[in-house]
Amino acid sequence: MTTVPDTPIPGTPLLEVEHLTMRFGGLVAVNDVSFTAMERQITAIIGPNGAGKTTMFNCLTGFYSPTVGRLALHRPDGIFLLERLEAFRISQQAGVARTFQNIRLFARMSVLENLVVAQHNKLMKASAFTLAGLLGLPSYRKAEKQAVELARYWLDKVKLTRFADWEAGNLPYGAQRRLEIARAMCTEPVLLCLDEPAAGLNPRESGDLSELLIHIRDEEKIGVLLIEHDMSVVMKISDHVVVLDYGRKISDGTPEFVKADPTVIRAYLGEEEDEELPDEVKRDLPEVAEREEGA
Ligand SMILES: Nc1ncnc2c1ncn2[C@@H]1O[C@H](COP(=O)(O)OP(=O)(O)OP(=O)(O)O)[C@@H](O)[C@H]1O
Repeated sequence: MTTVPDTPIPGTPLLEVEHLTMRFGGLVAVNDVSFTAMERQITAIIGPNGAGKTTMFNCLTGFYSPTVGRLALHRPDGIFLLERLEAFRISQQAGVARTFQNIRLFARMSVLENLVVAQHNKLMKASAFTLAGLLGLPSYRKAEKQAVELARYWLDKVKLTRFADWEAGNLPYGAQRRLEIARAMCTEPVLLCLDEPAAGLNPRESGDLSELLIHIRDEEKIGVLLIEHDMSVVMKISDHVVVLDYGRKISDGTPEFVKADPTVIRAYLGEEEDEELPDEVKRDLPEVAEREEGA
């Protein structure tokens, strides 16, 4: 099988994934995957079910310790090797925030409280681990005020200001998804990892989500790593797309490159569907090209 050439993605590296491999016993969920996500870009990780996308996120965010691989996060204050850090250090010190496939809000807390609690780490530091907080010292009061301001800023960005006092669990589904992203942004990350943020959204909500992610990239200047099955969202907003199949990277490039890559088309349609492919696509499939060369 021919290797798919990468299309060069210009930019400054934010996250370098090098030879990442994750095994579960005999199963290789992620197999020698390398790619670079750039600063201030949206990088989408796509692939059929079971391709290894979530496993890769779990390695990046410290939920799994990779079997092999180097995960280098470039920050202004130096390079953080994520594979060597525990999960809480990856979120609190390296500045990698994530959301999950299944919503994980504090359902009984208010919408605003969810965003303030996300800044717990900052507030704990300001409170000198409770003392200044208990005494109500000015340093703590100032930090608390700033935390509420940041929460309100993100409430506005995700269009939830009028729901600030609602219990988070009572929000409509699409709004809960946006709140999760706001909560991740309240931790002031350098890299935002989103696991299927468009899942279950209607077209209007998907449109709002796309707008929000473009804002995060262009105005907040934060790099986004996105796992997503909704190709209309991926192709519209991504700068760079990495395709996994059976744990391996099979394509890597601009959305236009990946969309036209026969190996990607094959991975999505499956072997048995080749007959259904248009002749011009079938001609480009590596096996067909090799057969024709040999004939
Ligand atoms: N903790 C685990 N133990 C054993 N196998 C696992 C574990 N987590 C994932 N896997 C396996 O690794 C493979 C990749 O799964 P993963 O969830 O990463 O795929 P995915 O691309 O995110 O799929 P989907 O799009 O369906 O969410 C699958 O075969 C899955 O069953």
